[in-house]
Amino acid sequence: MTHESHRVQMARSLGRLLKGFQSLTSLPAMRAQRSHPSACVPCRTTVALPSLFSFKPRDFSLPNSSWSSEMMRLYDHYNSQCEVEAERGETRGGPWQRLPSYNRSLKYATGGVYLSKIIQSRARLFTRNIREPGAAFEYVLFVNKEEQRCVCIFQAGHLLEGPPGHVHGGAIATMIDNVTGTHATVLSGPVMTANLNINYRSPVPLGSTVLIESSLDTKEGRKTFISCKVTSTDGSKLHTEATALFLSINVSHLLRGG
Ligand SMILES: CCCCC/C=C\C/C=C\C/C=C\C/C=C\CCCC(=O)SCCNC(=O)CCNC(=O)[C@H](O)C(C)(C)COP(=O)(O)OP(=O)(O)OC[C@H]1O[C@@H](n2cnc3c(N)ncnc32)[C@H](O)[C@@H]1OP(=O)(O)O
Repeated sequence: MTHESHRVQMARSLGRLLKGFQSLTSLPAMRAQRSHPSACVPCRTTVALPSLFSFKPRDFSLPNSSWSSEMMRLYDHYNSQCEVEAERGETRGGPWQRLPSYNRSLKYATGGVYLSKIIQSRARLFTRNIREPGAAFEYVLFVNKEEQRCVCIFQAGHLLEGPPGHVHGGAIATMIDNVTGTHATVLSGPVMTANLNINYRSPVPLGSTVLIESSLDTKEGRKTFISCKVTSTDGSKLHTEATALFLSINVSHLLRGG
């Protein structure tokens, strides 16, 4: 196979992958497979996997034993608004949608085995690359399409220390980029971060649970402007504020090496 045809095939697969990701938030019928008893963890609503996933990978956005009671309380709060009971035991969509989260982009895509060999078989998403539950980034994202905002419940583990007893600024920036980037992808399709401005207002205690909220400011052509803040879970303490600019890209941009 020529270099050019490799690139064409990779571009097609990346396109399919992104389409699948976007379909998670654009299709109405995305209820959990209730026939799956294993899905009966404390989550009432699960977004179905896109059809491009050939088998069921681990969804890191579901609760695990490391989650604090505050993390669970907030998870239940948003998750309970992901679907509501309607007549005759049927369910219909609520205002929020939980976004599933995997540690690999390409492995689970159609043709992914082939692709991951070419690109990097050991590649893992930065925020999902530590096996020990609770050690680093524990988080779940919910998106509210109507209000064009996103909320992330984030529990910062002991490996994220920066100043003694507090979370590293780079880890906070990573999560802000992650949340706003995911939000921009939901709103605008494939994007890359062009600009990220962060003001650190008060340190985040290590081990604590915080809220990361992202909202759309405006869309202008290829540009998606997003604002974000990190607060204590009761909203009384502002930890961090940020603004971000995302530019829509054609996935071939990535294959050209930017
Ligand atoms: C990313 C998708 C890939 C596929 C992955 C597959 C599945 C993923 C599924 C879901 C993903 C979900 C969540 C994502 C999670 C986390 C997000 C992480 C995101 C990142 O971690 S991503 C890495 C860091 N990111 C970079 O590595 C970017 C490097 N960079 C570039 O690749 C280029 O720089 C680019 C593409 C940004 C622009 O390049 P370009 O050639 O397309 O555009 P150009 O330069 O012509 O600018 C057009 C107009 O934007 C204005 N403009 C440009 N830059 C500006 C700036 N900085 N400030 C203010 N304005 C700016 C210009 O002034 C002009 O404005 P005007 O039109 O008004 O004149």
